[in-house]
Amino acid sequence: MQHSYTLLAPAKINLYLEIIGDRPDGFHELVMILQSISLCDRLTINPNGLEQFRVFCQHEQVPSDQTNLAYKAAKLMQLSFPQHFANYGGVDITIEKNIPVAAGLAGGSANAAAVLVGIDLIWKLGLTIPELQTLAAQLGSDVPFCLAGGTAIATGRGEKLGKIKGVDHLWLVLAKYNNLEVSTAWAYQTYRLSFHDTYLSDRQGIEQRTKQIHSGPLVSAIIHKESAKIGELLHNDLEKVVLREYPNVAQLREIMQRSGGLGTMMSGSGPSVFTLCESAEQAKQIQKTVFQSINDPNLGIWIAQFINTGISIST
Ligand SMILES: C[C@](O)(CO)[C@H](O)COP(=O)(O)OP(=O)(O)OC[C@H]1O[C@@H](n2ccc(N)nc2=O)[C@H](O)[C@@H]1O
Ligand SMILES: Nc1ncnc2c1ncn2[C@@H]1O[C@H](COP(=O)(O)OP(=O)(O)OP(=O)(O)O)[C@@H](O)[C@H]1O
Repeated sequence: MQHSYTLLAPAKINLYLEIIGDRPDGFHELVMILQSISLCDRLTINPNGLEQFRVFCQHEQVPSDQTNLAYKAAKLMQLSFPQHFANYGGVDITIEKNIPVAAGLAGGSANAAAVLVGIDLIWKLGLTIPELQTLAAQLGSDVPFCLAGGTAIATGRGEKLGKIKGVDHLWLVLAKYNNLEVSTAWAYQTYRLSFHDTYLSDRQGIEQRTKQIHSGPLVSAIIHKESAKIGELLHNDLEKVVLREYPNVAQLREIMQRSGGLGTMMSGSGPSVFTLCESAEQAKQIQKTVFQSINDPNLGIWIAQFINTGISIST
């Protein structure tokens, strides 16, 4: 009798996102600081005794077919370990979606990371963290971080990770218009077209460019647990294109910023916006103020906490 596993897959926010330049593979060279938060999807992975993978998800914006990132993760495992697939068979993946979709919170990436972990366990592969990370990077730039979780500096496409000792006392209010999605590819392409001349020149060489990257003070504030400074130093280059294109997201950001808290920023390619808070009480107060200021049934607001784990097994 094979076990089934229930896994928790946390969302991430970007405390820092700087676009350094474009890359020969069409992606962008980044410096990011990524943070896991307590808003989690829950995935149950069940051996199905079939020669196929199936995805079940009730959320109307999430496909259940081969385009689901969780399905792609399972397929990658089949291709990488065909003998184990032959021995153990496929799995059913049931996704309880709590992370807002297409929000810049890496929901799909977190699901893919959870499937890698679940199949590794069910097929008794015993993969090492570096082996899992290599597979994760083939699925998307955010997937390696989703696997590791916590707080990390991410470079390259976002797949090269350096863990840092993060803070675990911060809370956040997260808001998103449920009727609005932003394509990550669109955000990067538009940034490239609009701001190409601000990139640090590739000709300077990687060493020179690294000296000009500005994330240092925020890393230091995180390491020294300086909450106020963390709030002040939040940064996201993609705000320049997303807020310009979506005035209601810019307005939401403005209202959240004025409602108090340590600092406000858009996460990833948006359109979700978060405000960092010292406590759950402060987060609840800000949530209330934002709801009162924006009377729109499409506005979703969540409260979450910083956490220091990636994919974990639910007990
Ligand atoms: C916006 C962020 O979520 C911030 O953490 C990530 O940078 C995007 O991560 P992701 O969604 O896992 O990204 P991928 O699935 O790898 O790529 C989606 C699209 O974003 C663009 N992309 C992504 C990462 C990167 N470093 N440069 C890019 O230009 C590419 O056009 C790509 O087609
Ligand atoms: N398992 C999944 N969960 C959510 N969306 C998925 C999943 N698989 C495929 N998708 C599709 O991917 C698109 C992006 O969804 P996702 O929630 O991962 O975006 P995101 O949070 O902006 O990601 P990122 O922050 O990594 O750019 C959605 O439009 C959705 O239809």
